[in-house]
Amino acid sequence: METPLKPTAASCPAKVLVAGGYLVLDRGYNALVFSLDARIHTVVEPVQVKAGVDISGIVVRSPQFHDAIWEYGYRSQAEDAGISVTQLSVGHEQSISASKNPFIETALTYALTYIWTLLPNQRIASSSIRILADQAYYSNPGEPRPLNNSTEPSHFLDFNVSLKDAHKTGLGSSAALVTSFTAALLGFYLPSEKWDITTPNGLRVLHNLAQASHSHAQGKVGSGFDIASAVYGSCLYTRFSPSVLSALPAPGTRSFARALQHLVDGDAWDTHIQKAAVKMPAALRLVMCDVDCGSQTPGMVRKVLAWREDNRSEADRIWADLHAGNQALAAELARLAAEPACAPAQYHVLKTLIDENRKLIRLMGEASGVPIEPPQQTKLLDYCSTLDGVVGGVVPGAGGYDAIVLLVEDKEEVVARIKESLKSYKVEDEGDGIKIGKVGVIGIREEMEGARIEDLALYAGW
Ligand SMILES: Nc1ncnc2c1ncn2[C@@H]1O[C@H](COP(=O)(O)OP(=O)(O)O)[C@@H](O)[C@H]1O
Ligand SMILES: C[C@@](O)(CCOP(=O)(O)OP(=O)(O)O)CC(=O)O
Repeated sequence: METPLKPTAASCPAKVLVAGGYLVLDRGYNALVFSLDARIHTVVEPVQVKAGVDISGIVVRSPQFHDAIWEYGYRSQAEDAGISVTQLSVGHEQSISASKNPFIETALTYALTYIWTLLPNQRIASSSIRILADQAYYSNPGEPRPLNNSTEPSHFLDFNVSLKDAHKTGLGSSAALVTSFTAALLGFYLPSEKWDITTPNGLRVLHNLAQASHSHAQGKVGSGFDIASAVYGSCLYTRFSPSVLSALPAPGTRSFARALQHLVDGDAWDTHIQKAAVKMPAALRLVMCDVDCGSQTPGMVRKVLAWREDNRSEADRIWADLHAGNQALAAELARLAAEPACAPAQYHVLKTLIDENRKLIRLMGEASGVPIEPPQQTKLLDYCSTLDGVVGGVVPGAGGYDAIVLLVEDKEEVVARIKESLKSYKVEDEGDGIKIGKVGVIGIREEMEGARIEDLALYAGW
């Protein structure tokens, strides 16, 4: 007799790309990525079925948001095409098309197909799935939900809006979602001899499967640094060759299942994760500031890559200098982390490296016509860098108008000073028609750990 499936939960961290934006899209370069201590959790549980009733479906809920419920039917397809997943009507007002969640649907299709290839003669049991996210991913203020029979409110908050009305802070919600969702499904359906998150091979399988499904749902843009940090935590990340994924047949087409299993278990991946190369000195921390004004990463990426294509020698020169600066920054952080104690006088190398890198980023922005560190952000970063306890800061990831990340002394009074100073920070119009809005500090800091299994008690009340 099959052993009953046990409820399983997994979580993955948010990300910030501190150095190596754009360069990391090319395997010749890498990125310094820090994970952040805000997580997205997924809980998978068996469905209680009454004797004699045989339903087969998976219900996914994101209970912190209004109407965030997706119900799926699934079946195996002929010609080794894998498990196909169909969204069912959930019997309430919203239409299916309005409620589609491509990240969930794709992660489910890929994970169930992979699981089915490892357990070919077993029926995939119905399950019920909950997704819970930490506050920092959204700027909508969440409200505590009191626990039944207890005075302790849950750690997770009620956002009181629909997902489409939620304001993302840009911390990589879809990557943390897809990775924790995939990890929880693998942990729920597979016995530990087939998949174990605590082993290097378990992490490798999770990484490969989550990269494949996230890339498919996202339309194959992006270097995959966000999935790598969701799995491995803070690291120096070198991407996989795009050709690794391009040979995979589409889900539901002939041989998708075998091709996916070979891809996930095989050694085609040339991703390079260096965890030991990334450290945060004990006396320092990251602070993320949300700028109330958005930027569109895909458009910026297209323009920078087109500039590089058309101006190869200029671009190669800037990228070589920036790459050297990025490696030096990671090395200096690691060097300081190994010192028994650090004093502010020791941060002058870090300050210089940050300043030099910012100059090169502005040069790349001017040459490509992309506002990577636009004047509004230059002023904001320069202002923050004058505050006591701030070593320096950069525009993370693709840059633009939506966030900055600061490297600061890890003292409460330093963070309090940044918050206070930013309250009265005056934003001037730079004449480009874009005025950045309020700048707020996000309650978040770096963390080293990636995906992990969680205790179910965390989700009481949800
Ligand atoms: N808590 C959640 N529950 C379900 N889906 C979510 C949740 N948070 C994010 N998502 C999914 O991820 C998408 C946002 O992904 P993306 O645009 O990549 O944002 P980010 O910049 O945070 O990664 C949403 O449209 C939704 O499909
Ligand atoms: C340009 C990039 O190298 C970095 C983008 O980093 P962001 O953190 O800005 O990304 P999004 O969360 O997708 O908006 C593109 C990439 O590597 O995927």
